[in-house]
Amino acid sequence: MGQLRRESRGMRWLRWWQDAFLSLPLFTLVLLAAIWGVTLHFIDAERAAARAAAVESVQELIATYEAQVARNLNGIDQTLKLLKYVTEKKGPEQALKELSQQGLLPSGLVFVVSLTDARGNTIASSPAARNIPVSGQDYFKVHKARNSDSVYVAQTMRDQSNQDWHLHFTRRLNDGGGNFAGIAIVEVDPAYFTSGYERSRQGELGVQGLLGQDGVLRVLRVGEKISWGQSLARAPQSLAHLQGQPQASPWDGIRRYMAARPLHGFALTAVAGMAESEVMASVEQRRLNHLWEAGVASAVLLLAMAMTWLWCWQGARARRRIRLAQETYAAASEANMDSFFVLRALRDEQGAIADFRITTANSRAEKMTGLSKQELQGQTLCAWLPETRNNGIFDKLVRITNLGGTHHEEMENIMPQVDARWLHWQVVGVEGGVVAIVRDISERKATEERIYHMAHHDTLTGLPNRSLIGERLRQAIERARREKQAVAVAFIDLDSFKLVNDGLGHNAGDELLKQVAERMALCLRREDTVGRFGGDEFVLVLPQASGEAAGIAPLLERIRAEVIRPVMLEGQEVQVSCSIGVSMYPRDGADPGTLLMNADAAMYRAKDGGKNNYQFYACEMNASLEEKLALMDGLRKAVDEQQLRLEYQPKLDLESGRIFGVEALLRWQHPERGAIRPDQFIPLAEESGAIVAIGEWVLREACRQARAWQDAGLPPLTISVNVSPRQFDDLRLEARVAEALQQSGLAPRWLELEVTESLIMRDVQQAVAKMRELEAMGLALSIDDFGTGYSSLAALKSFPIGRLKIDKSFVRDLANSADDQAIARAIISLAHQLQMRVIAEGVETAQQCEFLRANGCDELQGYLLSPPLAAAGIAALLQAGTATASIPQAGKTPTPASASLCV
Ligand SMILES: Nc1nc2c(ncn2[C@@H]2O[C@H](COP(=O)(O)O[C@H]3[C@@H](O)[C@H](n4cnc5c(=O)[nH]c(N)nc54)O[C@@H]3COP(=O)(O)O)[C@@H](O)[C@H]2O)c(=O)[nH]1
Repeated sequence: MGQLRRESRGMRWLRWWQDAFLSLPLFTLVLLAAIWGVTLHFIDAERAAARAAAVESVQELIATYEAQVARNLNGIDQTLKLLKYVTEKKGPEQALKELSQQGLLPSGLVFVVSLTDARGNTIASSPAARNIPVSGQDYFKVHKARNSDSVYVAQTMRDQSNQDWHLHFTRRLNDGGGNFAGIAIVEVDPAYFTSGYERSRQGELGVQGLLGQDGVLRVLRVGEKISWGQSLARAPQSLAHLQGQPQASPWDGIRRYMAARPLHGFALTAVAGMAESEVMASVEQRRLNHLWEAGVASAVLLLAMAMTWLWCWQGARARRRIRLAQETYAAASEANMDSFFVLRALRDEQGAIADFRITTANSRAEKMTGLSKQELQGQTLCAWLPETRNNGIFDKLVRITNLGGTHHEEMENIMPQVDARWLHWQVVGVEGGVVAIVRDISERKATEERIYHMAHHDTLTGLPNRSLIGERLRQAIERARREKQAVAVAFIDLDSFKLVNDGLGHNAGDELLKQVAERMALCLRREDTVGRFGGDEFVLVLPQASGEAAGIAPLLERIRAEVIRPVMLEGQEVQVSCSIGVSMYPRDGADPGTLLMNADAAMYRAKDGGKNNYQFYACEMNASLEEKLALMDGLRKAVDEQQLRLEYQPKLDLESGRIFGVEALLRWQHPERGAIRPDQFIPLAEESGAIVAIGEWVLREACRQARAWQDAGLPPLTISVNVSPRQFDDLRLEARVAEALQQSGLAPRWLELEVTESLIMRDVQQAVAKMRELEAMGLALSIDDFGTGYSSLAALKSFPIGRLKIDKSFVRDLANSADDQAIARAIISLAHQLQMRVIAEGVETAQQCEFLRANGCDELQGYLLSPPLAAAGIAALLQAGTATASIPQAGKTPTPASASLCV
């Protein structure tokens, strides 16, 4: 394994170095070195050639100059020799004359020829000049001291005879005995020896001149400037050694190629030279050109290299990334929870991708497919998973293979060969195919679905919740709008659900909701929705409804019938009805909010209409909402503005035939609307909380009236006052009752409070505690509307109650309904077992009265005896002596004034 790793690392380095982006700079460096090597070499060669040419030129120069000067010097020497010969023969005066006559003297324009005697006096000269003694001059002294037959070349000097500078060439003259007789002198302008200076060859800084053996320059021409007399440190002989090497000239410091040649017979050396700067000027220029060309070539090369390098580097980086990705994928795939497939594209003859072959797969892929790696390798995709041709996977793989890049998506799996319900697959384009990473996301999807379901469904019933109802309704409206259809929205509220919840507990309430939900769901079509809107409220969304009430009525009836069907809860049979309000798209609203609001308003109308029915929305219903608000507002002022009054309905003891009490019933005389029924305004007062103040007023008024009747000498009556739930919950109820009694002076035993069965069942323990407190004050308590709630026998036993009132709904059909008869009998029996008295309300007929009396009912109340009357009416009734009465004949309806009672 370690070996493998080392090899792969080695291979990686090799690949690294093979990468063009690394070798390219090296190659560029080599090229640059070559360019500069060649350029510098070329420059060096040119320089060397130029130097050699310069040396050669200087040699040519010196050769030419030497020949020229030698010629000039020989001519001068010839003249000196001739002068010497003729003078020694004929004397100095005659010699010059003769030579001049024979034209053997050089031109007087350039040369001055003169002869001196042994004392240094000039005897003759040509051209003629004044006698200037030269005995003090070096050249005279040299000749006088030494008998030599050689030419002496003196330093360049100025004669006293004229101001011009001359170079003096001299020879010794002897007399016949060989004694010193004087000297012959030829004077020459020093410029004469540099007239051969060629500017075209030697430039402005070239050199020509004659150097004496004494190291003093006799003449020196640099360009156009001629000078002399400079003393050189170097001896003339050594100059020859310097040939070929440019040296700084001692007279001006300029570096020159120099050459020197000794002039035989004369103590002189010819000197010639060329300035290095001038000789090498063209070479320098070419050097600069070469350097510039090499620089430009290098810059172009570097630029090209940089661009190519960048391109290669990016390519290499991309390749490395892909390689790394492949390696990472391959390495990670085994440890990964994802399935991993490498697919190679198979192309047809036209080059189009016909299929993919699996070349690699990991262990996870084995698990997901149930095939081993060996079985997977070699499979072709379309043969193995033919569905990929139709579900778009194949096309996507082709696209990624051809265009590169990546693609990922989640899909519900329909391929039986792959063991997962939901898949996430990701493909990455690689050379010649794709790498596919497939993950089983079934669990995550299930969780998501669960979360979605929880967010959109009611946990208790499993029905769509408020948000999903809204969404379904929105979709139904959208579809109906397109298809010119209608949508019905039904708002369903269970009647008396609170009683079940409070009476039998929340578990029973929950069970009831579940059963009702199931039943409603069974009534619907597939496309319908039933959802729980909250509490005991349900909503139906019924798409493609005809828009006619008649079309939907059978379904609503079915729902109503299903809801009212008894349910077994906590071992008891419980029955609830429902009130349904229906609104219709597009007639009653164009959006979910409006339709739901209007269905809700219709549902309230159904409740108001006695519950257990359905109502279709009508626009007045919203008006009644406004009316409701107006009534609530009016109620707040009703007590202060004395719009309330009480009526009293007598209660009869069937055994004695005596009116033993009255029920105080509230009336509201609205200043504009006239009389408003209690069942219209009591619920509003309850809802708004105004019932507490109103109830207190009723208590005071009822107590005051009862006491007033007693004070008027009438037989004392028990006065019953209805107590609503909010009043009952009022912490000051006992205090208010006590105040009413105390203010009126009524003894507590003449006051009875009627509480409904449902009120007690909300919280039995608390209700019983409160009732006990009231009982302790000496009051009587009775249960109103008995039979409509769900009091258990056990609970009833604990109630400090003296009287049960059979609800008028059971009395209404007593003559015909066996059920109602059974209920009435059961209530009477139950009450008696609990030592309670029973009163039936709403008794209107003699038959009802007869039945009740026959079945042991103790008391009755109803129109048969008397409708509710004003206080005066009760007084009149009592005064008229109808405190006892007899049962009227069946079939006759009594009037209040002439009620003949069934006692
Ligand atoms: N909390 C309070 N509730 C009150 C008060 N005053 C009345 N009410 C409640 O209002 C409801 C309606 O009352 P009302 O319209 O006055 O109806 C009462 C009777 O008029 C009616 N009744 C009496 N006899 C008959 C009959 O033979 N037939 C028939 N159809 N109706 C009849 O019954 C109502 C009395 O019912 P109940 O209270 O259940 O005894 C009503 O629920 C009142 O309780 C108040 O001051 N406070």
